[in-house]
Amino acid sequence: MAVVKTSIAAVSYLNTVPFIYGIRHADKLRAELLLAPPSACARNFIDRKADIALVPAGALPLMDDAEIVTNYCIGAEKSVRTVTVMSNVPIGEATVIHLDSHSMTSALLVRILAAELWHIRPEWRELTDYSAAEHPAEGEAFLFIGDKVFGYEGKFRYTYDLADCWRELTGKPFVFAVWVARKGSAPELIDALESSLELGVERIWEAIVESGHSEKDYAYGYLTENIDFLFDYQKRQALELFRDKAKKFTPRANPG
Ligand SMILES: C=C(O[C@@H]1C=C(C(=O)O)C=C[C@H]1O)C(=O)O
Repeated sequence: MAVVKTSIAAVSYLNTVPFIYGIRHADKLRAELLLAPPSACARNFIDRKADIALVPAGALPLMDDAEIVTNYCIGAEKSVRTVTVMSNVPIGEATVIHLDSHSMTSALLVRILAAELWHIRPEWRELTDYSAAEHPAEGEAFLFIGDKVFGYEGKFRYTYDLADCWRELTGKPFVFAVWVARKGSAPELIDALESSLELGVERIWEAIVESGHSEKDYAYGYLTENIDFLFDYQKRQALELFRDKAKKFTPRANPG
């Protein structure tokens, strides 16, 4: 059997554990894995350090030579849990929103929600030093993404789950990240990737065990009830709607 070699950039969060498992156990793929926060995954693809990448949907306008591949994504049909805005005032009273610098999709999503759902015009600040969230001033809100959200749960009076907010606005699921390859990549490479991701999504429990996660039931609940990996027709439509609404706002040109 022919084995395809490649380098793959993927997100270093719990939600990517099934994909990583599938790639590591694939029989037709040998991949060097570059694991990093979402904005750095986009950077690794743009800088050609990776041929394939799991990238934030919000980074797609920065990637002329990328095409979306596979039937898998990081999405949510219900609450996502790990993409939240937290504050000590109701969101309608927020005057400043700090944007997690690891995010490219949710940093755009929160701007859409501010304009179309919450009807607020806060000051936007980039959040790189997370100690700023330790003693927030009245009116300050924070976008947090990924595993760090688990550590902030219960620390603020108000938590807004952005997949819930998007569903309230549009009635649709949400797509946070998609798999991309360079346009014109070999079909054997894409086929090998597709079957490795399928393998991972079918073996979520084994993937958690192999990852060494200390709270396995908790991780399993999150990966099966919050994260939705299938990039189906409804999610493709939701992604189109997001990309259309996000056109009014520019993604950060220098991710990572
Ligand atoms: C669901 C999540 O989605 C992530 C959010 C991203 C973003 O905001 O740019 C990008 C990739 C996703 O892995 C999460 O952070 O937990």
